[in-house]
Amino acid sequence: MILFLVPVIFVLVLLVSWISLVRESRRFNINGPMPLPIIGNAHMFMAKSTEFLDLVTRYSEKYGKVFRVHFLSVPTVIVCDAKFAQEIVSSQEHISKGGPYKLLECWLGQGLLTSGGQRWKSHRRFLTPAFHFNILQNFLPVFCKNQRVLTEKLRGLADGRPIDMFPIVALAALDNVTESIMGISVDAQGHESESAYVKSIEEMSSIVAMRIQIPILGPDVVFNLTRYKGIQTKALKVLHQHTKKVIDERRQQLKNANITSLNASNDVGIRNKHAFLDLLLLGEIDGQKIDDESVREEVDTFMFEGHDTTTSGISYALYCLSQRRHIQEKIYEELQTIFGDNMDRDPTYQELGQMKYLEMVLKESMRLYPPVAFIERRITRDCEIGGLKMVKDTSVILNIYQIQRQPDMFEDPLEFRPERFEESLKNPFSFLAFSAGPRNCIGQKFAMMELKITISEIIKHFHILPVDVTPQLCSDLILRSKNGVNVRFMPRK
Ligand code: HEM
Repeated sequence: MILFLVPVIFVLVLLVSWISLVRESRRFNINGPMPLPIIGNAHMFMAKSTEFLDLVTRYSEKYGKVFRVHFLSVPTVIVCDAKFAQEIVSSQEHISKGGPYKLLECWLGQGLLTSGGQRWKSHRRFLTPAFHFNILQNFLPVFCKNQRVLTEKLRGLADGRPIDMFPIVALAALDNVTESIMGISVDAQGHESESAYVKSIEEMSSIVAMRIQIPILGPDVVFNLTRYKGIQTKALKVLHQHTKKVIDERRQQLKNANITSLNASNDVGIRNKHAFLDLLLLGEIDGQKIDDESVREEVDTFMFEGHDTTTSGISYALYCLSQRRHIQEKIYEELQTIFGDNMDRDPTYQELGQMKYLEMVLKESMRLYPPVAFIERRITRDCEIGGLKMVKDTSVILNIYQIQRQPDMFEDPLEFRPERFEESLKNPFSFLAFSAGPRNCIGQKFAMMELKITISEIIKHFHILPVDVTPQLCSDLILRSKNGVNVRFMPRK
């Protein structure tokens, strides 16, 4: 009897699940493949991480620029249409984050990237002044100092050998973010051991990306049974220890300087220069001191977002430039007009603003290689967006990588043409490297400053030569490459 009942129950479960998924998919007026029982369309996304971007591109060609799938029971809409993306990112309503960001909470908690609702609003308002240009200006000497270390390191490697830029740039970027907004010097470039932190970020990123892509690994009960749980626990320990060290050190510095509140500080230097972490340690949100756990979560968030994204942006910009000698020369000429015959001196903040051509080059490389290739929003009620019906709890994934490569928005989209940024774009939401709207990147100006300093200083000193290895792109939270982002250097003189 039991032998008979088990298969019958199994078939019934499959049938009920299938009917419910099909019925739900029909509540959308959005094209998409038929879901299978239980798994929905999850099987369609089982691929190596290096194949994922191409796979999603093929599906949008087949089902449309906005298409619907189910990851298990979660209805998901994948978007590579700028107009639809505009509706999402510029909305004051659709600011909630969904499942993929939940997987980051064991690391980043309720930091600015992962939180939503009132908590996100008050933290965003509180932290925004820390990225005012008055404060950013103070970071310039820090970036230039760390860049000199990077330049010297590259000089030792500039004999034409291939170099994977990602790990080298990551340490410089880590120094930049820690020394500027945290006010602490870790000298990651001088201590290769800091790469334990960088390596743990890479491990966490690839585990989270895998859990997003293979949704059966999403729930903790399943994930905890896999060997990845152990790797994650170890990585989290390294990450949290590192941020704790940074916070403790800055707290001690403030104590030694007898600074107990923001207003009491008459040391304008300290207050302005280290505004972000000092704000968190000394400031109040809605009349309340910020508890230690919340400080830790924001520090973890900004350490990660503040260095991994810029590492990707710088590495891929160098890769793009390595293929195009004439563009390097145009940047060099622009730098000559700014610096005259004293190319060895550091730029001023105003001079960074004059690097217009370099700015277009950076935008163009981030158009083709956006450091953040996908972002997500969760829809919190049944509604219509841009004429398309959305069901409550739909996960909307904006495929920034593909949005920025649409031929109707960018002529010859795969060609590297910085001049396309001379004129306004057909739709400003077709360039979303920093996202847009209320949840755009809070560190955009910081990032552009760092990118400009790094690339301009490298161009001043080196020719960047190509390596005959195409990066195998993978979007493990940040756009990375499984075979490195390789270039070669030769000194200019
Ligand atoms: C080239 C460099 C960068 C790129 C391309 C980039 C891109 C982005 C994107 C696309 C988002 C939206 C994420 C989402 O909606 O899920 C974002 C958010 C964010 N970024 Fe950046 N970012 C960069 C650098 C930075 C830097 C340097 C910092 C900090 C120092 C930073 C801090 C953040 C934070 C905290 C958020 C969350 C903002 C919020 O939700 O209110 N980013 N970034």
